[in-house]
Amino acid sequence: MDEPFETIAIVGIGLIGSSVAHAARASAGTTKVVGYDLSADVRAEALRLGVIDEAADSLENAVAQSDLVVLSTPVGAIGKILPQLASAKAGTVVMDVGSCKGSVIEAAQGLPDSVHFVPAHPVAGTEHSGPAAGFATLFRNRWCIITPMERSDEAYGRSLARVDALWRAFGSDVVQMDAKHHDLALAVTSHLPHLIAYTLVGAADDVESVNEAEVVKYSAGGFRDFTRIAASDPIMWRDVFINNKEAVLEVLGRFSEELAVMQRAIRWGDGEALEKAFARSRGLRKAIIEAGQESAEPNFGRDKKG
Ligand SMILES: NC(=O)c1ccc[n+]([C@@H]2O[C@H](COP(=O)([O-])OP(=O)(O)OC[C@H]3O[C@@H](n4cnc5c(N)ncnc54)[C@H](O)[C@@H]3O)[C@@H](O)[C@H]2O)c1
Ligand SMILES: O=C(O)C(=O)CC1(C(=O)O)C=CC(O)C=C1
Repeated sequence: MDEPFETIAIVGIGLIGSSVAHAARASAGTTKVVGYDLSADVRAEALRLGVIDEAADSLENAVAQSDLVVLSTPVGAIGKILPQLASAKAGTVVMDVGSCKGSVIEAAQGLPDSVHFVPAHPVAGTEHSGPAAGFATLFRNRWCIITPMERSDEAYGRSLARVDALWRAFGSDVVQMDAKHHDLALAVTSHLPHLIAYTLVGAADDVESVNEAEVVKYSAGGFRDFTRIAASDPIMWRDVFINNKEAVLEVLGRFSEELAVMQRAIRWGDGEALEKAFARSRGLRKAIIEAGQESAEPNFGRDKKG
C-alpha cells in the first residue's frame, strides 16, 4: 500500500475487529495494533492471542496513538462512540464496519471536519463472534461497500482513497454506494435471511408434538443450514434490526406477500406456480456461484475432510 495506516486502533475486538487486525498486519503494512473493548476479558484474550499488540484502558487512549480508528462494535454502540471522537487529533481517520449505514452516518453528523469518518461495510462474516473467531482472509474475494459522508474537501477525499486501498489490500472488491440504497439492498441479502432463520428456529419450538430432542436428532439439511445463520450473535442482530427498521419492514412486507402466494399455491395444489417459483430460485443460486460469491460444492463444501 502507498500510504499504509501504521498504527491502528480496533474498538470492539470481535470477529470483524480481529479479522481487520490480522488482515492489516498480513497485507496492508500495519505494524502496531492497539485494541479497546468494553469487556476486560476480551481485551485480555485478544492480547493473549496476539490479535492486538497493546490493550488500551480507554477509548481515548486507543484513539490518541492511532492513524486509523476502526469501530467494530455492534451498530448501536458505534452510534454512541462516534460523538465521543469529536476531540480526536486533526486528520484522524475513523472507519466503521457496521452492517447498516444510515443510522451510523446520522450519528456522525456532529463530527468536526478535522475528523475523517469513512463508513464501510465488509459483506463477509461467519456465525462466530469474539477475538478468537477472526482470520486474515475473511475479506478476500468479498465486497466491501463504502458509503461516504457528503463532503467534497480534498483532505477527506485522500482519507477515502486510503480506506478504499486498505480494503483492496485485504483482497476485497470495493464499491461506493448511497447509504439508503445500501440499507435496502442489505435488508434483502442479509438482514431478511437472518430474520427468517431466527423465526424458523423459533417456529420449531412452537410445534408442541415434536420435541426438541427430535428436532436435534432428525434435523434435515435445510434446517441445519438455517441454524448456522440463527447461531449468529444476538446483540449484533438486535442492533441491526433496530437501526435498519424502515428497510427491513419494507422487505419483510414483500416477503410476507410472497409467502402468502406460496401458501395459496400449496392449498390449491398449484404445482405449476410452485415449480415456476422454485426454478427461479435455482437460477439465482447459479448466478451467485458464477459471480464467485459461493461454492458450487454440495453442502457448501463443508463435507470435505482436511
Ligand atoms: N458478524 C458478521 O458476520 C459481520 C459482518 C460484517 C459486519 N459486521 C458488523 O461488524 C460489527 C462487529 O460485529 P462482530 O461480529 O465482530 O461482533 P462481535 O460480537 O464478535 O464483537 C463485538 C465486540 O464489541 C465489543 N463492544 C460492545 N460495545 C462496545 C463499546 N461500547 N466499546 C468497546 N467495545 C464494545 C464487545 O464486547 C465485543 O467484543 C457490527 O457492527 C456488525 O454489524 C458483522
Ligand atoms: O456468512 C455469515 O454467516 C454472515 O452472516 C455474514 C453476513 C451475511 O452474509 O449476512 C452477516 C452480516 C453482515 O453485515 C455481512 C455478512
